[in-house]
Amino acid sequence: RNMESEPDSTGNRNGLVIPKNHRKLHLLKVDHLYHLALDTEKDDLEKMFGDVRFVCFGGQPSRMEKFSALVARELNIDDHEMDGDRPKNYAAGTDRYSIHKVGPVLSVSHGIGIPSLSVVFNEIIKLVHYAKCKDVEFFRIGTCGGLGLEPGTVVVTEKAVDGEMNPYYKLAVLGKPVQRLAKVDQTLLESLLRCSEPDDDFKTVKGTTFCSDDFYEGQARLDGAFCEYEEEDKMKFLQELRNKGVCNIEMESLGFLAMCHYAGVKGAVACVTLLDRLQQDTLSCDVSMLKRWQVRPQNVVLRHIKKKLHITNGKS
Ligand SMILES: O=P(O)(O)O[C@@H]1C[C@H](O)[C@@H](CO)O1
Ligand SMILES: O=c1cc[nH]c(=O)[nH]1
Repeated sequence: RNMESEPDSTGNRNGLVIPKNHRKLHLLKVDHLYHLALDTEKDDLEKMFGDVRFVCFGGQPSRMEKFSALVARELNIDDHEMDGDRPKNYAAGTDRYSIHKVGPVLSVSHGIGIPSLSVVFNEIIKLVHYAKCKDVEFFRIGTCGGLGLEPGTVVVTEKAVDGEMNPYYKLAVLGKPVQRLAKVDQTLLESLLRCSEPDDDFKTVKGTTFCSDDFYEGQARLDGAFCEYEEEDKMKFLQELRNKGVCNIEMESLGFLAMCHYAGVKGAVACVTLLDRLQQDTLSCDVSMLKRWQVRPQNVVLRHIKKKLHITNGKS
């Protein structure tokens, strides 16, 4: 694991991902990607993952497993590793996260919220580094609440803000706050927007994403276990957000985009709105609706991937 040369000003070199902490990492005899149950000694990460070009994250393991099956169909790849009749989960040694791989596409679950995302993000950055992946792009493909949008709309994040409307991810390091700007990669954003098609039965829009550390009070819901405000306070707040350009509300975009920018990796976030928060708070588990809608941002990202791979109708 010797370094050949110093990283350039973006932190990376020749399309390879060089973690900001590469010097200390390369002093380790073995690097344990603990929450993925992978390590640099027992696993030949370059052989396993060296051809990865796209890393797609989403909250639920089951959704990300289904996404990898969709990737296989759309990219016409049938030689990926299976575990019985299911795509192999490379993180099966732990039940924290899941990783599936189909050709150049890695499909990773991140759980709920930035703290959960941050752990798997650190380990995936190290994984793509050790695997010597080149020119990787990262995507978060998720769900969200919308503001004044027809439910089922796909929102591509143009700007992400925290629960106080700050455009940076804040982390306490050695007891002191560190701020990392959530800068959106404009080329990836524009490319995803160009992937909407006239025949789509849903709209794809861009906008500001409000990224909360909570699903209930942090998102101005009235249906949590705790709530010390009234309906009119909630509506006033959500209208204020809307007036400031907020289109959707979820829980990871800010950390995801900030960590991509800090790592020098191109990243974008596309989420489908499951409800209009100006109309309702409560989500029911209407599985058929969820199944239909959650595929929408997946398809938008897959169209981008196919364009990058010069694939038409599953053939390159
Ligand atoms: O990617 P998903 O759909 O899991 O993301 C949203 C944001 C939170 O993680 C979660 C809340 O239900 O859904
Ligand atoms: O309203 C919603 C829906 C999905 N995810 C969220 O964080 N909020």
